[in-house]
Amino acid sequence: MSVVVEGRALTRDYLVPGSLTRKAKLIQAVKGISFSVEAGKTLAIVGESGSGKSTLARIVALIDPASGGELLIDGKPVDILQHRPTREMRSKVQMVFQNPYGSLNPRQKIGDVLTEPLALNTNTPARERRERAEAMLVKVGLPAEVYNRYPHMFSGGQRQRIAIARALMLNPDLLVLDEPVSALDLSVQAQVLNLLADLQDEFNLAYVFISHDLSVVRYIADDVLVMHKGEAVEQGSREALFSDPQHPYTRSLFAATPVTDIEAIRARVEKRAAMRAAV
Ligand SMILES: Nc1ncnc2c1ncn2[C@@H]1O[C@H](COP(=O)(O)OP(=O)(O)OP(=O)(O)O)[C@@H](O)[C@H]1O
Repeated sequence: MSVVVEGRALTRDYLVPGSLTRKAKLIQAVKGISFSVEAGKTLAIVGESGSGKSTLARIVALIDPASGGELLIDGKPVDILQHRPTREMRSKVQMVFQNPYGSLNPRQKIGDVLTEPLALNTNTPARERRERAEAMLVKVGLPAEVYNRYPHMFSGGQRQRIAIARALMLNPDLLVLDEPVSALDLSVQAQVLNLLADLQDEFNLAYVFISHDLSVVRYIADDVLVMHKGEAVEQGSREALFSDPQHPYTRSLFAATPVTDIEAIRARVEKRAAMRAAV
């Protein structure tokens, strides 16, 4: 198996400027996190609000710089400290955000949303751009005709499908998904998670999947990294973590998750495992 992304001792500090009455404050949002994700696998990053998940996600997605550490994509180091990733690196890593309402430009037709990354980053002719966009819409479960429509005409789940389609247009190796289903209804969450699982299998994608929801993590993750106050307090395989959590913080996270959610998701986990085993 090939390692798609590796983080080594990543850190990120924020300096919050002081005022006349308050001293400047250094916030260590990410404190020396290391991980790796292979092709076709999912690393879930869990932790409560403020633990540093989004900060780490934005570094890995090459959106924000790191203060220290190293990031390797497909074995090649990325300049994350000066924040000068090459165009090639950028096209290998794409991000999907939590809010499918906010992440699509309301004035842009779906076709333009999808073809834009190709127009900006490749020499693909216009006709082929359209063909590829229509094929990708079908892959994410939407009819090709939506090409000429606008985002407001779609439900939350459909918009998230469009955002996923856009993220896949440059054939990335890695998707960084920051709470991609938490704004959706439960039944729609399951559909989008199934879609992500299918796309991962089809394109052999690596996922870094940020979530505060352990039932979602149990469904999607191969490995889990638990963040608390910027640190990785526990990391390992999903099986090990769910069957025998070691750190008190992980145990307290589990205790706060409703059992019903976990039970509801267990059946889907088993179904997916059976489907994977059958391939
Ligand atoms: N731009 C910024 N400037 C200063 N501090 C920041 C900035 N962004 C994040 N922080 C701080 O860094 C810490 C980690 O925040 P982060 O958003 O990464 O956590 P999170 O686990 O993703 O939380 P949430 O789930 O609420 O998004 C918090 O203390 C936050 O206040």
